Amino acid sequence: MVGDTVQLLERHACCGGEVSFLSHASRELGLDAKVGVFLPRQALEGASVPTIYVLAGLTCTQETFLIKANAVRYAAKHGIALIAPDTSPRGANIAGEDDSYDIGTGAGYYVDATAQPWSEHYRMASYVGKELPALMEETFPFIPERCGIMGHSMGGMGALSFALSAPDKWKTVSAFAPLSSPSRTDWGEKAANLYFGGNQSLWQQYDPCLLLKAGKHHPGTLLVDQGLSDNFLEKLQPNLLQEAARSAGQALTLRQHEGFDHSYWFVQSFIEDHINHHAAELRA
Ligand SMILES: N[C@@H](CCC(=O)N[C@@H](CS)C(=O)NCC(=O)O)C(=O)O
Repeated sequence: MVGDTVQLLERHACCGGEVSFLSHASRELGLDAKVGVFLPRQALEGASVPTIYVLAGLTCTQETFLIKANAVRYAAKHGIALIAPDTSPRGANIAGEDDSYDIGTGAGYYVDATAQPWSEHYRMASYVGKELPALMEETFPFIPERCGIMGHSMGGMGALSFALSAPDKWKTVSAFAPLSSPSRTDWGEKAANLYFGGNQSLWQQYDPCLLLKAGKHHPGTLLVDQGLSDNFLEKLQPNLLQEAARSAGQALTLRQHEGFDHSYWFVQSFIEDHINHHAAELRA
């Protein structure tokens, strides 16, 4: 399965299947990229399986979600593979790239940058949306028609954005503490100032609330969990997502939880429900 185009960095037996970390030369990013993959037992035995892409948030890597979300055991139970991309290109050598947690390395926002010097490498929308699924599907026995996507924080925004933009590809979607409307936050303004050369209107292609307003629709239900003790709540703005979904007639299950913060302790408390939400459709 893994050969010339994809190099194996690590492999670990886990929950009846295996977790591996891989490296490959990315055409879209123009750099080597790393990705974490959980293959359930069924895939190791040669069966074709559904997949869920898991997108992490600011400062995270291809390891974070797989290590901290406790998702693997539930994916194993349902015979579903997990694919965990990195959160940005690494080593683009752009001045300031490593200076702050919310821009550059670890902060790709799952968008395609349009402004120099970012536009050459910061192409996470095309990478996660197109290049990576094609590569994964030619490398592993994955069923291309049975893909779901979920994410946390910046990755929750990415999951909603990908699924609303390409519902034919992403059959199921869920998010933990997603950044609901980046165009209305200082995080999004800062990212657009650099990645889009200040053209804030380019958020229309990615901002989940703006996509809903523009008529994008997902045939499934968006499952979203949010902790009410989340220190980023003012930026995440689940109320805006709720309003946008209601106005657009988009099915949304938004669950808000007293006492939970932004961390993976929150994510792992509800991950089973999310995997079940995806499995119900992907295994049908
Ligand atoms: N001040 C934090 C902000 C970043 C943050 O909270 N990132 C979230 C996603 S937006 C996260 O999951 N961090 C990694 C972790 O909790 O392991 C830091 O620099 O680590």
